[in-house]
Amino acid sequence: MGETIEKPALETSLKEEEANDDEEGDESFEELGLDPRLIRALTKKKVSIAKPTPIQRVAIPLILEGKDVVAQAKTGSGKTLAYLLPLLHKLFANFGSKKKLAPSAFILVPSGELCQQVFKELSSLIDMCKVQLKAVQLTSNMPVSGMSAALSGPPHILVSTPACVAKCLSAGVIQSSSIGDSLEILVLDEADLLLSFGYEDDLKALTALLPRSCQCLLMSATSSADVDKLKKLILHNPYILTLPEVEGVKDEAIPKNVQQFWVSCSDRDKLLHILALLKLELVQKKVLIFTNSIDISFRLKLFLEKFGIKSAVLNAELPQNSRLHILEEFNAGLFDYLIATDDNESKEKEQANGESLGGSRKSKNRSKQKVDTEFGVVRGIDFKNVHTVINYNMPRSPAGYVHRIGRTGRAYSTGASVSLVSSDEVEILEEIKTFLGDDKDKDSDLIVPFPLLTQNAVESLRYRAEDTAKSVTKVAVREARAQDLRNEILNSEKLKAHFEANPRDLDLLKHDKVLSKKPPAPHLRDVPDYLIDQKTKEASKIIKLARAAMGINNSGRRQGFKRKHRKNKDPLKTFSVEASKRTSKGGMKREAKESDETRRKKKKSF
Ligand SMILES: Nc1ncnc2c1ncn2[C@@H]1O[C@H](COP(=O)(O)OP(=O)(O)OP(=O)(O)O)[C@@H](O)[C@H]1O
Repeated sequence: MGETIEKPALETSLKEEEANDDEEGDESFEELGLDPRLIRALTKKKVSIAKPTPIQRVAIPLILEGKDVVAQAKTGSGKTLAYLLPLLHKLFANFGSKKKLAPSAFILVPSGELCQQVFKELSSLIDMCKVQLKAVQLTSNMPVSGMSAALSGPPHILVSTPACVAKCLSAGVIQSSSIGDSLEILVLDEADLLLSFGYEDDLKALTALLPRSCQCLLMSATSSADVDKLKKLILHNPYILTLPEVEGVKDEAIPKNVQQFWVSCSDRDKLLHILALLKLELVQKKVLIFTNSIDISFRLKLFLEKFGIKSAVLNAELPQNSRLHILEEFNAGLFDYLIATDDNESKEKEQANGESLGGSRKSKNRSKQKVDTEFGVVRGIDFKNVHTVINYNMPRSPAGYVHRIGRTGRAYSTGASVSLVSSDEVEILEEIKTFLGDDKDKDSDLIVPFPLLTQNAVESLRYRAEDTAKSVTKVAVREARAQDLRNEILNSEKLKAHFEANPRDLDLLKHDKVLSKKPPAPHLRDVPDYLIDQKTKEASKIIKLARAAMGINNSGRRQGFKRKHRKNKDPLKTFSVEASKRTSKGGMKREAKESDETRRKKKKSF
């Protein structure tokens, strides 16, 4: 174990972080040594950003010093700015210093959606700083000619996926040798997903071209064997900034300001239960609902429509423009309910089952209708103001749960999750609880039964729900899914042209259009008062009052006053840091850990 010249710098960072946690309000981006133009840009953002989050406080100085960093911090903790700010600072400083043949920085993410999100954040910072830095985003579905045009120059920063970089290399759009000469910083964002998205070979090929001097940053919300593999593959002697989860405090994986509930119900009763939750207004909007297959999403959408509840469906078979537009509309508060099918597993399963486009196995064009392999609804997408996440189906893994629930409680907001758990899903619920650190011997349940939904309330809707569910047949689902896809393919072209000219015109195409042919029957649209018991009425009132108290208007947007938030309710503040520095050879290991006492102090403030 040897001390090195780098250790004092790390200790300083940690001390600052501890001090800042004790005296809220003192820490600043200036103290981190960032370019003043970037700090000004942060204050000019729609929601002004004044203070760094814990992960930013620790990661930014290390990245500015040129260190390789692995940052594992919970969802919504501000990891994107933790790497974008120092990356831009460094490129500003070196601007124009040397003529290059390839970009100086690559930011690689697993999905087209993330590409777009990171690119938007990056471009807005560059614009606000008024610097002549050029960034481009590329995804694999672009033609080679388009890639070539985008990379001419070349731009300073490329935001892309590993597969797309591989495509650029094999098409000769980027020369292997120019990467060796030009690349200064490589960022792998959502690193835990990159390998499971099948990018391992692409990343290995890229690694072989990296110059020794290239600084590598790896960002992730969960730790996994895949992250470890990537660390070994790409990083030299990195600083590892981790969640306390790694030290056995796993509940920190979900931000503390998210209340987690579950409801026990049979698979058959899931439609009934979700109807009760939404129709009786027992959960706060906006609501993001996860299912495990595209057909289930459409069945749910059609079912809810019959009761006058409009929703949009987001899934991997939609064209990318549509998906991006749905996300933008939802984030802008144009509709309250979004039903998403989230993970790769369901894509693979559906492809194997020939389920694409309404499940038509006969279609000759099936291979063309493959879902987009660069699609990722959950990981890393910054959904705005989602108050409730509902698991209509349970995710297949604890990591999937963490990522789903992480779509609420982002930045300075509170949130809730409700998981509908059938008898088949009890096992995964138990696995998730164990993963999160639930101690069966102590009374410390992190996921508790949802108290606002009574059996009476559910039963009051049973007859209507069951009757209506029968009318949502497999044929109806297949037709709706095919119709939605046709609409969205048409929209996609219109969207592309229109939004190039009018980027802010989100109202043009609403994605929560009704798909069923008949309008909802009046007796289903409005639940008669006599059906709702007193307890449910009170519960619904509480939810509405809470919504009003939080300053959220009917469109799901916050009113224009600054909420005072409690520090302990803030996921951006609950990051704890352990940093260790390891060398791959030589056995040298340096560690700077938060002391137990410091952690206890932090815990007290919750
Ligand atoms: N210092 C800050 N102060 C306030 N808000 C911030 C700050 N940094 C980032 N945010 C906001 O917090 C939200 C979440 O940030 P970000 O998307 O980077 O989270 P993340 O850690 O990457 O989450 P995930 O693991 O889910 O991708 C964003 O809306 C971002 O604008």
